[in-house]
Amino acid sequence: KMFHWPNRQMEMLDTVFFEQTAFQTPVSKCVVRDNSTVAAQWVRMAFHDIATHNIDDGTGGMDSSVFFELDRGENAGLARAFPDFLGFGSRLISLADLIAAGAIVASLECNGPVFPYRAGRVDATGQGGGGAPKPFLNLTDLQESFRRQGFNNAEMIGLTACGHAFGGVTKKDFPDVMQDERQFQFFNNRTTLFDNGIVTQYLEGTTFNPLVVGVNATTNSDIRVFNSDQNATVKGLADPAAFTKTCTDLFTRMLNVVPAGVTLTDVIEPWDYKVGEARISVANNTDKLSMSTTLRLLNPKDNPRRQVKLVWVDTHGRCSQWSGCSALASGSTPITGSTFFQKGFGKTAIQYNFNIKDIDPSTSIGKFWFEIDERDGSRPTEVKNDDGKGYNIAQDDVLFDVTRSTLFTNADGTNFTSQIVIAVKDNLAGKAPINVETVDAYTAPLKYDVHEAKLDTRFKKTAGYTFFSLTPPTFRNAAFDVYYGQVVPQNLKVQHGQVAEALSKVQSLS
Ligand code: HEM
Repeated sequence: KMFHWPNRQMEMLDTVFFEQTAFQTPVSKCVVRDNSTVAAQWVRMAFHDIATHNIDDGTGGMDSSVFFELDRGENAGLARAFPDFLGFGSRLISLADLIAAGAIVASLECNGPVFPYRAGRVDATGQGGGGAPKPFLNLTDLQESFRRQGFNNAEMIGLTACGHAFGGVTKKDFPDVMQDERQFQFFNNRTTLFDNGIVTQYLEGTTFNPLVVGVNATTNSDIRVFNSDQNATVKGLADPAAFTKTCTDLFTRMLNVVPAGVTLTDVIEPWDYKVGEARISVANNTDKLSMSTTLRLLNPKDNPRRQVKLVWVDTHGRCSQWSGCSALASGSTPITGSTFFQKGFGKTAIQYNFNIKDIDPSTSIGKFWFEIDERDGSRPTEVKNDDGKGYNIAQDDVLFDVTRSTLFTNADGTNFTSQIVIAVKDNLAGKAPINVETVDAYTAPLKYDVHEAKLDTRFKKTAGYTFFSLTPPTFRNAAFDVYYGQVVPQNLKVQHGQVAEALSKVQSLS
């Protein structure tokens, strides 16, 4: 599987999903929280977000509007999981994409199936209509609620059984449902891990599900749902394989219910070769450029003899460097971050790091590719873009200067302030403003701000570049976009940056 490089969105989604652990940590190992599991809270969050969908007019769906609807009765308790989704969003990954990703990792961490993941959901800026069904609804109203969301009667049964494979009922949230001493009751009384106990215990008559055997029959919605076709559908789900398949199909559909007009990306799966951002920087003391990038190999054989080489040519398609135009990887790191590689896909990965130095700025770098030599007698493999050509450097006019940028951690060690430095070719410097769009990802909707980077003469002109810098005032997140001139989101941006890239130079603000 290849992708067309560069594609910052796909690259970022892959990173969050497969390489990082930060977003996935709270749900790890199906951990218990607030009596229930984090996984259950995340799965319910996803359902309650899509439940605003109206198939008749195409409005609502997975759009993170649930974050504006936390005060609604049917959403009681969901506020506890809201903070889990803060701090990760950007132009590349919406809050709604995170809610969908959350449901998938939740299932995986509870030993459930992996649902295919597409991204591209667009965040709402306010409440949606409709909403998740309430437990006191009669059967006709429950059916109408699911019809409006795009699901027929059998799908209503399947989706409810699959959803209620996770978690349970909290008295504090639904006192009408829990009219006894218990503060909390799991739907499945044998395991918090994913299985079809919700169905088999119901059929055997051993269930404690408060929506089946609650003393208040009015709120026993699960029994109304399960019994709506005389248990025909749930009997089919008593077979574990059928249950898993139904849950996979219905959750996949559910997560992809989006408002009309929203287009989702391809399914995100680990790429055979993942090429990172090619970061060109201006050297500190010489009139030269350097370039760093990475190559990730999927399922590599364990071979300590393997050599991975980056080969490049200048903007004229030649090698004018006396020392040659190739370099071996400066090091490699196994990717062990998320459970997706190993548990979800049964794969492993290694990332090779490259750092090319002493590039002449007048001819710069035009494109590059890789050669993998296992040194076992087989021919080296050439890794090029999906079109069989090299990886083209789009521009070197405006660069996020990783070398000169700095991240300062505050004395308490929590917040940070960053100084973002932008290198601009001398002939372009001062002709148009250098604008940097930052995101505050700790709020819904995500809040974007534009700041102009100002000429910074503390950095002396080098290699034909002039330096601009800014320290965003309320900058709590890691992602930003650099524009030469006017800011047109998703459009004319020149560079996408991550403050984390400057992390190696953390300094303390005492
Ligand atoms: C017939 C429609 C449904 C009704 C009336 C209903 C109602 C409820 C109620 C009252 C709770 C207890 C929440 C709390 O105490 O905080 C609950 C929990 C839950 N529901 Fe549903 N639900 C329905 C369908 C679904 C569906 C389709 C899904 C997902 C696909 C789902 C996922 C969940 C999950 C995961 C929990 C556990 C939350 C936790 O433990 O924190 N529900 N549901």
